Amino acid sequence: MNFLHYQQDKLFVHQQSIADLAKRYGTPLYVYSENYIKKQWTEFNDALKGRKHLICYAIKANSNLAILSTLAQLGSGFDIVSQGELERVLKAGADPKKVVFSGVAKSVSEIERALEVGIKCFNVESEAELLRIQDVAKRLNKIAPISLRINPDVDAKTHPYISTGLRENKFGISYQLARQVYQRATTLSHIAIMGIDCHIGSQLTELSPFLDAADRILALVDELKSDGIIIKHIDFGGGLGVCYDDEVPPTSADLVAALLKKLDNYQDIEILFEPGRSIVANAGLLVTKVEYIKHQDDNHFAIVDAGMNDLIRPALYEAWMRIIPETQPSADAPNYAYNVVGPICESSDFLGKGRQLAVQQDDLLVVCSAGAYGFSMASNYNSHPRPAEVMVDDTDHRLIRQRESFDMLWQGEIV
Ligand SMILES: Cc1ncc(COP(=O)(O)O)c(C=O)c1O
Ligand SMILES: N[C@@H](CCCC[NH3+])C(=O)O
Repeated sequence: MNFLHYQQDKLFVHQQSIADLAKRYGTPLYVYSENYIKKQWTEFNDALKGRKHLICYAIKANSNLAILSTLAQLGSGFDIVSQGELERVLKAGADPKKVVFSGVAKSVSEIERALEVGIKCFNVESEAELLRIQDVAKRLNKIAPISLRINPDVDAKTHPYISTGLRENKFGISYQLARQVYQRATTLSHIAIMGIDCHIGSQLTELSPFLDAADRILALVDELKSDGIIIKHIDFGGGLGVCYDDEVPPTSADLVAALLKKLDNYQDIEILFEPGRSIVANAGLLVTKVEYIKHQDDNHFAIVDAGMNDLIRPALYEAWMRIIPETQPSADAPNYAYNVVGPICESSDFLGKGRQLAVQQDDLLVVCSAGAYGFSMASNYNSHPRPAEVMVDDTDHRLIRQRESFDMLWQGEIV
């Protein structure tokens, strides 16, 4: 994150001081580096140069229209999991022919809309879903392009809540059953088999689970070929981890190089990825203000204005996220091991625990690596309006989402 740096003790994002941004837009505030997002996407894309490929950014990680529009302009495809996400990517100017649709519970109306706009592919997660897509496509007189999402029963070696490729997870079709479901698909009049797909989990910091999953997928591609079913694309999903603390995950170039080694004999097959976190996580920060300091017995609390409603990852997964001060303290400032907690009435409402900080009331703190699964998982719990979002580039900044007003909290409610 070299766009984030101290200048004479004050924290800057590119040329913008965090204190100035906080003064202008208030806190809590999400701040993103546009250059970093572009760089991450471009590196992933460049790693696949020379192969037919498509990077489909998983918009669940951060679905702000400004980010989607920036990526659409670079030529990105998109991985969506709901009609809401589909409408977002269309609104951002994306080409529907570059959209893949994942998710275990696609409704009839979602399938109708996706067929109407002409998406690239449905990533089908069950035989029942396949039959529903066939019915809807037949009624609309359309051919539905599909791939089956395979559950390869591979341990992603990540937090159990974000592991998706094990037999007991709800995702995908078991690799032992996949061949017969593909056979079934060949009998359906309004289904076109395009590809095969897997996504085994998120925040993966090793290559081996990706490679194990690839082995299972390629074995299936071979078996399908012998059944006369030709796979036109392989979608390896998302999942590439990032550094929050001291993890050293593979880069996108490492991942692609390792997978391409296995793909020499599959030159005609288009390669897709669905990265989310690795594109945006380290592009984002959450700026928060210390409302109060409380020392009690052995407990030291820095009570800040951002909580689990704004950033749920620490509460939900006990995720560790770096917290740094906006102003570097003097060497002799008293410091304590603070629990950095939010305003929400839940004991799980913390952003970090036991953080050695020298902070005072009204100081600003910055939670790093908050660009993925930050705002997109934010809620209005305890009736807090959701924060504003700001995009910073080399020389300037712009508001990309207004802070919610109180009126917006009860919009749609009926007395
Ligand atoms: C189907 C699918 N694709 C892609 C992603 C993006 O994953 P990540 O943000 O870990 O790259 C997810 C989320 O885990 C997902 O469920
Ligand atoms: N929301 C999760 C990742 C889940 C990805 C979606 N399958 C996180 O914050 O780490």
